[in-house]
This record gives sequence, structure tokens and C-alpha cells, in this order.
Amino acid sequence: MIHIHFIINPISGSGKNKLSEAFLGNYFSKDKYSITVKISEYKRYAISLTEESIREKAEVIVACGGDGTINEVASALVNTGILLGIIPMGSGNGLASNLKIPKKLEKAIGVILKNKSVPIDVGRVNDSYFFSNTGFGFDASVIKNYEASQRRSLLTYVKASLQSFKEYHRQDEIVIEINGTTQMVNPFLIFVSNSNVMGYGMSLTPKASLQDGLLNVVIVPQLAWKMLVFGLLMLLKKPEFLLEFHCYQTKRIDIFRKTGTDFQAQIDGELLCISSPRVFITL
Ligand SMILES: Nc1ncnc2c1ncn2[C@@H]1O[C@H](COP(=O)(O)OP(=O)(O)OP(=O)(O)O)[C@@H](O)[C@H]1O
Repeated sequence: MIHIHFIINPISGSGKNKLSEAFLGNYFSKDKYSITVKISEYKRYAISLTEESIREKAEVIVACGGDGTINEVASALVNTGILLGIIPMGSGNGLASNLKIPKKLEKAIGVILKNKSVPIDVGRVNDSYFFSNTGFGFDASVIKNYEASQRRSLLTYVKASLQSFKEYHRQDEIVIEINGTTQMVNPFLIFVSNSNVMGYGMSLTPKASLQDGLLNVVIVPQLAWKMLVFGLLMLLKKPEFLLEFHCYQTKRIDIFRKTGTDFQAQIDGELLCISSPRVFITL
């Protein structure tokens, strides 16, 4: 008997999913699987639900939602040896796209039934894990505006990006240490990715691999009017055509703020305020 738990985020994506214990019972036979379904009720609740499932001796825990839900479930699973399953029900579904997990519910269930697992790298930003990507500067500002809107869709994401372009103002200079080199920059964007998809099929790091033991880092300096060119190239999936686009591969990047006491970051598409002037991003 395999004890499999499903942790569902009811508001992810369009918020209209048909996942229920009865529905899952059509695919997971009672003689082979014992199913438990849990519904997340608020932000970060999936972490406590996962911890509870670990205590209940679940053998597979399936995150049913988008990158934010996967982050909450997977963060509790790191180093437990318990298998993570994914049913992509989010808006962007970046990590599921990279792992080639189909968006169609029945097909995603089919992947879990095959019981084939792959190990993936896990990134860290100070005390928080990330599985897909993390970002600072413009990237965090977009997520802030995206979270403030009621809907989760590509259109909302584009609107949040345009609003961030309008509001964006120069940040204080920061120091970045990467691959033994220190640089003082005033970046428009710092993006660190484990995955080759950001969500909605877009990517700033198409060559990133979840299994190569490396983080792919993109640093874009202040662009003034060229921000619009960058936005366009992003939509065309060719951001590397921008001359100011710098890409690195590393196991670690350190960021220090000379003035100010905290950093605003996005971690797997969720906003996080880091109350420290120093950020260490590692694998
Ligand atoms: N019942 C709930 N009510 C409100 N928010 C919730 C609830 N359950 C979970 N959340 C929060 O919803 C947020 C969004 O979840 P998630 O990232 O899975 O969906 P998404 O944004 O639609 O997908 P993606 O990140 O792939 O674009 C997460 O921060 C999560 O903590």
C-alpha cells in the first residue's frame, strides 16, 4: 500500500480545478494506494500541511498548484527522502514545464502513476529554498504588483510588468560576488535560476538545468529607455539579444547592500522581504 497525500491550492491558476478525493479515486486504485487530500487555506499553509503529512508517514506528497505551492510543499520535503509529485494547476507552472509534466490533469496523474522519480538541485536564498528561480530588483517589483492584483494569468503578469516599468526607480548600489569576482552594480535585475522556464513558457535562462549542480545568473544593469526593448525581447523569448544582458553559471552568489537594511526578492514567484543587508544564494 502506497500512502499518497495531495496538497491542493484552491486559488492557484484560474482557481477552477476539479481535483477531489472522489476524482483521484478513479485513478489510484484502493488496493494499491491510500489517498489523503488536504486543502491549503492561506499563504504558506501548505508547509504545515506537508509537515503534518510527513508525521503521518506519507510516502509521496503531491503539490497541486503552481510554483508557489510546489515551493511550500518541496521546502518541507528537502532531505526527507519522501517523493514529491506535481500536478500543475498554477498560472505560470514554470517548474512543471521544465520537468515536462503535462498540464492536462489526467496526463499529470499518469506521470505520478508511473512512479518514476528524478533528483533535482535545490537553491537557497539565506534560509529559504527555491526550486525554480529567485530574483531581485525589477523582477521582485513585478511579483509585488502581480500579487496585489486579484487574478493570476499571463495578462495580469504583463500588466504587472508594465506597471513596474512605470514605477521603477533606481535602486541603491549593491556589491555582487560571483565566481571570485566582486562588482559594484546598480542593477535593473538580478535573476538566479535553477530551471530553464520562468513560467508562461518564458525564460531568461534557457540553458539552465535542474540537475547540473549550477545556478544560472542573469544580471541586467539600469537600462533607461532600453527597458522597453528588454520587455519586448522577453516576450519574443530572445532576452540575450540585449547587449547589456550578462549571464553566469555558478554555485554561489553573494549580494551585499551598502546602505539599507533589507532586500525585496521574489522566490519561485512569491514576494519575500529579506530582513538582512546580505543575501547568500547557494545550491
Ligand atoms: N486558500 C488560499 N487562499 C489564498 N492564497 C493561498 C491559498 N492557498 C495557498 N495560497 C497561496 O497562493 C499563492 C499562489 O500559489 P501558486 O504559486 O501555487 O499559484 P499560481 O501563482 O497561480 O501559479 P504559478 O506560480 O505557477 O504562476 C501562494 O503564495 C500560496 O501560498
